Amino acid sequence: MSIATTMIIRLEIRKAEATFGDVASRLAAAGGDIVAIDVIRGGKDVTTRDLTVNVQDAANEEIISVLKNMAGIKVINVSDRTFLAHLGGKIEVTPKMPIKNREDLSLVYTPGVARVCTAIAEDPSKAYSLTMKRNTVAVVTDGTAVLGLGDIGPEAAMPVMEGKAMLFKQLADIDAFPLCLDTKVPEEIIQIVKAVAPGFGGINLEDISSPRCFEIERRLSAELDIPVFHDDQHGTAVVALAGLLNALQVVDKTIEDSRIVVVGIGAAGVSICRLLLAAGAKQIYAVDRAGILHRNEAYSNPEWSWLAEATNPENLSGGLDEAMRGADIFIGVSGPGILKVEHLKTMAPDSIVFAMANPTPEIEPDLAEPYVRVLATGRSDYPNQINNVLCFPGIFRGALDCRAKTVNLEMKLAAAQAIAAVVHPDERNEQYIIPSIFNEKVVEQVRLAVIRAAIATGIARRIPPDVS
Ligand SMILES: NC(=O)c1ccc[n+]([C@@H]2O[C@H](COP(=O)([O-])OP(=O)(O)OC[C@H]3O[C@@H](n4cnc5c(N)ncnc54)[C@H](O)[C@@H]3O)[C@@H](O)[C@H]2O)c1
Ligand SMILES: O=C(O)C[C@H](O)C(=O)O
Ligand SMILES: [Mg+2]
Repeated sequence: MSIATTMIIRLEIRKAEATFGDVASRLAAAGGDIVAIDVIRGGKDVTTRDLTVNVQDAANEEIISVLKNMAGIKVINVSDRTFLAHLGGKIEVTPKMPIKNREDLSLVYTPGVARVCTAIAEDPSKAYSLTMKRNTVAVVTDGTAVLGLGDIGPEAAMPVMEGKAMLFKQLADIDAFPLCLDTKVPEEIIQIVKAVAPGFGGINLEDISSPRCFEIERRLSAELDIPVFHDDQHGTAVVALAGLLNALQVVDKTIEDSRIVVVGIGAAGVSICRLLLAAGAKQIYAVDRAGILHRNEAYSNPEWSWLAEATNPENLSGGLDEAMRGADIFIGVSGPGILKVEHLKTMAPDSIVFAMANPTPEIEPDLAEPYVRVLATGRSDYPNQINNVLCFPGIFRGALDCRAKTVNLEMKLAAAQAIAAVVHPDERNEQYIIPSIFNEKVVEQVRLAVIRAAIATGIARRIPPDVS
């Protein structure tokens, strides 16, 4: 699918060698439509202009190479709407009240603030009522598994973490801060997060590669009294289960009787397998680069050893080809392009394919569509977007509101059922198994389900007034 984009191209035109008319006609021939021109500098010999050009996605590079090859033209900078949206970052901190005079100053700052500090020193639980703690989540990454881009480092991870913070705020009114750490040592990450935890009501771990992420989350959950939730593990698993519950209804199959292949047994894959088992799945085949996890192999990753026992009832060995034969369901959280049409042809009738790798799925949706009954990806430009954004805002809203100590299995299962239930049975079909992230019911329904499950399992420390 090609998407129209707008590019802003800053050009120097050497008047003796080229005219603006030359530029416009070459751009038009390459598929670019100039919609605005701004003169930045109008010299005698050289002019500098910003051209705003509408272009089909695929033609971006062609447009630039056409310009670069023109005599008398120098391309200074190329930007597009996506880059412009990131200029200076995407979030900021805003005071809740203005400080207009000395009286305001002495209320919010010294001396007034000192009394509030003393009150919290005497009773630290007052941090929940007198500071931003109760509504604030740290989005913590070390930049080692950013989307499907891999280990791109903490600076490069910032745009994703800022994006998560925007979603937390817009969807659940939670204030979230990106904390991108310049260490990959699990013990250091654990100690840093513990040290900053007093200012936060919850910790969202993000894009930390496996298997390090399992130990980091396990230790932090055990050692902190606020919820610690690795989004790529559990957010993904919850949303995948939600989509699957509805997809199974559409194709009239059950989770117990379905043969399910999960590929990419990293952060997301391990949690998906665990949650599907908890939801009743009996025939899961977990596939990573080493092939199908099975019981004749000793794995150094304890999660893999556990899964080798809990999945693969026939103790199959082999790779993706073997796993896919006769499969009802494929769930990919691995990397781009690993699934081929040949694999789809060997699946059982009425197959379900969730190709969830971001930003490039395991198979191009256009290629897969003719061979599968229900298709979903992690992307927003195709139907059925299975993305953890459907989960983490509501999970944290619920956990913060009931001051849950942790996010347990019951809360995750309840969240998955709540997301699935937003799609009414009458509306459910192949193209609509999962609600849109803009469906306002999602966060509220997930919140309520999570709070009720937290209360039922005894980990809520507060019952919100609207929950009976
Ligand atoms: N749609 C969503 O909501 C969502 C959520 C989380 C992750 N993801 C995507 O899932 C992917 C994995 O994320 P993660 O956080 O679990 O990363 P991760 O690094 O923890 O795990 C990735 C796993 O995939 C395996 N893998 C990679 N290429 C493979 C191949 N060719 N065959 C078999 N296994 C392969 C790796 O060995 C690794 O175990 C990424 O593309 C990410 O963007 C999507
Ligand atoms: O960030 C996303 O869009 C989903 C997920 O967290 C991912 O890492 O791909
Ligand atoms: Mg992620």
